Amino acid sequence: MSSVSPIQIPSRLPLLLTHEGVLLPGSTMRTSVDSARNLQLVRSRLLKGTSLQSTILGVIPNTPDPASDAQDLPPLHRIGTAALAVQVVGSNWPKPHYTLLITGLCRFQIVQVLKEKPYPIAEVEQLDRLEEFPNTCKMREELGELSEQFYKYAVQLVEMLDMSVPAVAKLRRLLDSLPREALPDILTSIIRTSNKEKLQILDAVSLEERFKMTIPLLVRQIEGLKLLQKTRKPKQDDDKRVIAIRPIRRITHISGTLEDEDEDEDNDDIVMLEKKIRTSSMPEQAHKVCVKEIKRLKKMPQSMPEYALTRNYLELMVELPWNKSTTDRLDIRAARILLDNDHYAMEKLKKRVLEYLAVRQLKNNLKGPILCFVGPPGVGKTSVGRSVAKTLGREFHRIALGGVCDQSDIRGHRRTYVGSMPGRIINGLKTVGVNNPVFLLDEVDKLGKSLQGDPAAALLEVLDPEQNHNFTDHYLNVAFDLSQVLFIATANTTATIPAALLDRMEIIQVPGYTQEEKIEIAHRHLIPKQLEQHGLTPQQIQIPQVTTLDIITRYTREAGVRSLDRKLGAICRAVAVKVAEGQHKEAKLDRSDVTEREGCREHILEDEKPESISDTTDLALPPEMPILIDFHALKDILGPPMYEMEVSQRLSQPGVAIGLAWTPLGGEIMFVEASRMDGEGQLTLTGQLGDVMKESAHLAISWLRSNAKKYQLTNAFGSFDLLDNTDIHLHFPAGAVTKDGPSAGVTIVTCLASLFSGRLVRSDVAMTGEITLRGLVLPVGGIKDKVLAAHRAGLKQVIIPRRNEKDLEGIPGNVRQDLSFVTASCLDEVLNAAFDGGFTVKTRPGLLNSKL
Ligand SMILES: Nc1ncnc2c1ncn2[C@@H]1O[C@H](COP(=O)(O)OP(=O)(O)OP(=O)(O)O)[C@@H](O)[C@H]1O
Repeated sequence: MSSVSPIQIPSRLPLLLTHEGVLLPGSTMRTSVDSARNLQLVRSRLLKGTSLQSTILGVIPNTPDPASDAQDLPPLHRIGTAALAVQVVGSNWPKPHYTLLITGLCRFQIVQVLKEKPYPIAEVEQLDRLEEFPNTCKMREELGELSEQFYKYAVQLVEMLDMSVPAVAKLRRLLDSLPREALPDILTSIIRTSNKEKLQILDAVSLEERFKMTIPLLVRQIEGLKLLQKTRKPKQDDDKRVIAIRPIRRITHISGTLEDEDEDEDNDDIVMLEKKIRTSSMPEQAHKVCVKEIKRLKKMPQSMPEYALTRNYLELMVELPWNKSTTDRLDIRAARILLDNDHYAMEKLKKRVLEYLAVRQLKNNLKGPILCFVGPPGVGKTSVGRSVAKTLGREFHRIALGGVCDQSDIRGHRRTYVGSMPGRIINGLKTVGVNNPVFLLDEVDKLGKSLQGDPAAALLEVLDPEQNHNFTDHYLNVAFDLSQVLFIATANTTATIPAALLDRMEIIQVPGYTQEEKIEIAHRHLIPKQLEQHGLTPQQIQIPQVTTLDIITRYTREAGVRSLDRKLGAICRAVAVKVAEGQHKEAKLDRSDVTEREGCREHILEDEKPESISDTTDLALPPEMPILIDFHALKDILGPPMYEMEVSQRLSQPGVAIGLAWTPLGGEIMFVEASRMDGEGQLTLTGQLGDVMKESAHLAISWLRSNAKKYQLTNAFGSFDLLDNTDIHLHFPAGAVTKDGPSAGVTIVTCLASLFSGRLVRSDVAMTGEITLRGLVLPVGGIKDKVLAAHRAGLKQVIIPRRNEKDLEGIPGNVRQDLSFVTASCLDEVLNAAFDGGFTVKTRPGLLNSKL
């Protein structure tokens, strides 16, 4: 407790803007933080560092409250208190906020605000310093009198105050030892004074002024207490405590400076809380805990930091849906219709979901496997999860797990931690308000791990039907029954899902869409949804299917429909502006085009309803004329196409071939480029390749070297030893993306065969397959996604390993019609198919060109 500060504060301080209460040096205050600026400050300065004590804050009082979240910084009180945060307690109820316990160190004044966002930082000047204490004799004398007078009142008042209040007891103990100049601030915060009075004391930079201003406050308090002691006679010893606490409040009430309402409201809230606990249907164990906690709460002074913590806890406990659930309405026929209405294609997924629901209906329990939808982004995994909830009549809640690497994200923090909160599962239950929602655990493949424990292990307990009826969140510290919750997971790949979790889930693959499917999805679902979101009607905008195809092929390159949806959104926004402006014209948005068509428009208008035309603008058309989105309009709105058919261009030189790759985002075509130069037989590989891919490159070169004579392949010096005085460089473009896996083997061989033969690889062929040193072609995964990628890129032929032939069955009919497939079991067959007129010199030409 010292207001005249021997400490040196930094010259720059982050500012905490408060609008209630005034923190004075040497005192402690509880303040609630909920504005965006203050929340940012707490998160980045107090919760990130190792110790709270290492950050000094500048607390600025009297900031207008609502404006504190506005864009511009509100006018700031010039003088503030440098402070340390002693405790931070977080809560999400009724909105995210923190309660800080802060201790004032010394006054400072703002010299200039250096930064306003995300929270203000100011250059400051420290005001309270020991050396400030008067050093002229006269002043010391004057102050000596003042300080004696002040001290006399201070002793008298402290004697009268209630000793059961910890701050009073401490003050009485330390009164003699505290520096005299620190007392005005400390006493002003202990006695009940208004914020205005506290602010005046804070602004009183000179010590003399402070003594002068505090004395009347002490006298007022002493008089009030005397008056009260006369009017109220304590009956028993016990009552003394109550009375001793109350006089301060009563008297200040008489003097009109204090508001009792806050505390009364708090007391009302506690009564309400107690009532809610009594009437809540929580299990016995939870009820017992609540009763115990509310008893503690009632005894706690509100200034104790634990008060807020306990109250938040109890509020969460009564809010949780311990016994509240929705009634399932499971009608398989209705479910089928709903799934079909909401989603085009995805037959396999819909079938499996219906089976799952049917079994649940018959068995009437939830102890089945957890479904996990695995597929590229934007193929509708989340949206199917939402439909499942809709068919069951259940609440839906999505829990994003991407990047979660702390198990307390799932299971909550213990309440003893600073800023403790419940985990995402309990928070989700509070949000939906029922105990049987559908929880979509999004992106289980992106769970991380850290020193704070493994979140996957916590999820195991959540998902295990044998354990989850007793799930204990660390914050709640009592069991919550999760057995009624229906969990569905989604992921982009199974490769990174922790094995134990994978074991508990049934994986349903959701592959990417073909162009035709995307067009259907766009016209049946995405466009109507976007129109509705933008307040447009089908009469106002017309997007023909050719335009949709243009968006798909020239503005997006994806397995799902997320980008397509975004582009459609951009188009609708542009049209909404035009409609709102009343400038209906055919989507060619440039004026010259409109003028060109003017004659034709006049003609239409004469035949129709001339009165509906605006006379004021030559651009006006009848309102019912839809805005047509053709390719020109597309360019106006979305800019020039992002993807042009570059394939044939890139294959215009020997040493380039197209491979097919599988990524968690779906299939992709991948160019492989090779060049040779004089050297010493070195092989350089670039493009962020993994070990397996590097080995494929070595295998390919060895195979070609051993077969160079057979194919008449020579280096620049005419030697069949291809690496003789020659270096080779192989590059896999998109150099920033890491690539691995054996399936590029056939592409590397083809690319090098092209380089050394000087022949061009066919520009409409893509291939995939693992190779062996003996020239065999082995099967690979992801065939369906790879074939769809080749189709998207407009290629005509796909070479796959023969043993993958069975995978072609899952390919949609129209894609099979557009593509021809070559199934190869050895590299001879691959090369024959990849080069026009075949490649083999001494063997039979390729034979397996089968159109499926
Ligand atoms: N087959 C479909 N029929 C109708 N709409 C679809 C279909 N597939 C996707 N969509 C729509 O595409 C959008 C993106 O889908 P969603 O968010 O469900 O993808 P996701 O697979 O969950 O992606 P992510 O893995 O990135 O979360 C949604 O608006 C969804 O309704």
